[in-house]
Amino acid sequence: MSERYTMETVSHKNAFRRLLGYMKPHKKALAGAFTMLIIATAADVLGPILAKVFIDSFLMPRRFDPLPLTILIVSFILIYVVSAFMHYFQLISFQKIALKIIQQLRVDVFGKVQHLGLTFFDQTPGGSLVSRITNDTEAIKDLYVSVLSTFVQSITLLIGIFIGMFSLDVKLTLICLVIFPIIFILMQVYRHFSSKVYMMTRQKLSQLNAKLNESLQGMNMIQAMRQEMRLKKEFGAINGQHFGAMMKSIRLNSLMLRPAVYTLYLLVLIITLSFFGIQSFGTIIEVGVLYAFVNYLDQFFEPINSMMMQLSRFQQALVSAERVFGLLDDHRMAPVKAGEETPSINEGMVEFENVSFSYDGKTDILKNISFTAKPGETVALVGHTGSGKSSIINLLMRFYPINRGKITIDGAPLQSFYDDELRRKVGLVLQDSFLFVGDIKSNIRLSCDHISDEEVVEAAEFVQADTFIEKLPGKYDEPIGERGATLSSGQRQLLSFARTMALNPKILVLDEATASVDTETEEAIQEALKKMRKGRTTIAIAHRLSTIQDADQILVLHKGEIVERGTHQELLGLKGLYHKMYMLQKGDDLNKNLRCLATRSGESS
Ligand SMILES: Nc1ncnc2c1ncn2[C@@H]1O[C@H](COP(=O)(O)OP(=O)(O)OP(=O)(O)O)[C@@H](O)[C@H]1O
Repeated sequence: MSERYTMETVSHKNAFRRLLGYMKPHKKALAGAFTMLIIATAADVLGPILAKVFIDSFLMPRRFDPLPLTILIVSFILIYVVSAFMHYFQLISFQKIALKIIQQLRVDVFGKVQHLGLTFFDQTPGGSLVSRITNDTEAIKDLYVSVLSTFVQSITLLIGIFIGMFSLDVKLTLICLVIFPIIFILMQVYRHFSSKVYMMTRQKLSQLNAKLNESLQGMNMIQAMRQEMRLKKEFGAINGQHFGAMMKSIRLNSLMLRPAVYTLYLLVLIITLSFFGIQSFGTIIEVGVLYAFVNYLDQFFEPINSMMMQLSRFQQALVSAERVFGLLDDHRMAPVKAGEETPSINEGMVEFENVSFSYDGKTDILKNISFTAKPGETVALVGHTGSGKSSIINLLMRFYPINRGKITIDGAPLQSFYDDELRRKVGLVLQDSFLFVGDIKSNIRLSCDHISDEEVVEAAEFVQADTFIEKLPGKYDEPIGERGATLSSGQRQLLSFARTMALNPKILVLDEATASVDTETEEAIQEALKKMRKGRTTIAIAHRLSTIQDADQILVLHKGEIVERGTHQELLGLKGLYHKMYMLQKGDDLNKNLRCLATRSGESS
């Protein structure tokens, strides 16, 4: 499986610049953390110098004057105490800043996702989004927590070490400088390969999450259709690919990090010892200087190693940042208000004028759709599956931008309405009524604080949802699990009706439920729908023609076009597609009733 969707791409440089931008609000705290880091590092560098003074001025000449020795020992202890404290506090400061930045980044990403259009979600697997919001931001956290601080610490330490080395022996230090270009090349090579490998591991992790998400979402179907083995195999395959990518990364790190740097260290150590060895033929060398130099070399390769190791994290953070900023820059936004006017919906007149639409910009799914729903009228959309009924609703709800033609409400273009006005005055009831984790009350009110408890109850009573709510142990406070899994589909439908009615919309958009519910609930649903439609302009998708016989206008769709229109009687008279569909459904209903009667008589005999 490949990531078939494409998102905006952000260059490494751009991503890095934007990551630094997130640090701006924390300038002061960062300055404090860096100061502590530099003090701690300076203390680390001073250590060997004091050791050298002890060896050359006290140990070798065997002179232990109490006062200077005490001062030296106290300084030594003091330096290490300061270093320990500073290391502790700088670490906490960096972590805190990093967590705050990541918190902000996640809020930004989540906020962005909420405003992306449905086109984006049609093309992006949910699991991959989760991966961006959690795993990728976590990888970016490392940049702030360890990468930046390690780089500053290492560079400060390197400068300090060089000053120390220069103070000991200028010639030898200059020779040692030769290794810098080698280190630089090593870093570049590592960066080049690790970037590729890391991008691959990230993609595989993303696909792993997408697969997991898909499996969890469709668990009932998977179990019902016995798909467990297939999904296990598919998951196993992606997991295997992820393992392979991770192993590549581990192999690269094992080769390029410690061993390569250690080889360099040995090389420089050999040069240094040879240098002192050759020098010892001519002059007496100071043991303290030799000790301090070797100590510095030891210390010198530690920051190099740390930087090399952080380089992989840096690379990971950059790749993750590219993915996160790619998401933040995605332009597939949900359509929003355009223009200066601020119309409101008072009458509820809906008009489609020559509307054509395509999801992919290639194939027209809707072709020249024109109709008018006068205030209070019911317009029903019927047609075979895939004929374009839901697409009409998608456009009316402004889920997708209109390609061609015009949709108006009360004479004003759909694009000119504020989201709030549209969502309050146009009530949508979908087949699959999505319920949120919370309780019955919060699912009806949907955080519209102006809806009082009484209005919540009224709405429930209006659609007759109160009958089942009153039977629940917690009544209106009864908790609801994810997606309302603890309720039946009929109960979920009634709750979503109540939710819509609580807002008292002017226009109703209904996608009639096809799920089978018991006769009692079915009656309650149909009764509720009838009441809801009264006095409201209604655009309804009808799968069962029996439920919309009283509609003012029925539009029959076929392959994205309106092929017939009229009232139920008019359409039957046409003896066209509608007539055919009606007769077929009637036959089906008759068969069902006969089967039902036969079963009942079988039971009673
Ligand atoms: N999000 C989408 N992206 C791309 N194509 C889509 C999308 N939604 C629907 N389509 C396509 O548009 C066409 C019309 O689909 P639509 O859902 O409007 O039909 P429908 O009449 O509502 O069908 P049903 O009765 O089965 O719900 C179909 O060919 C479908 O494949």
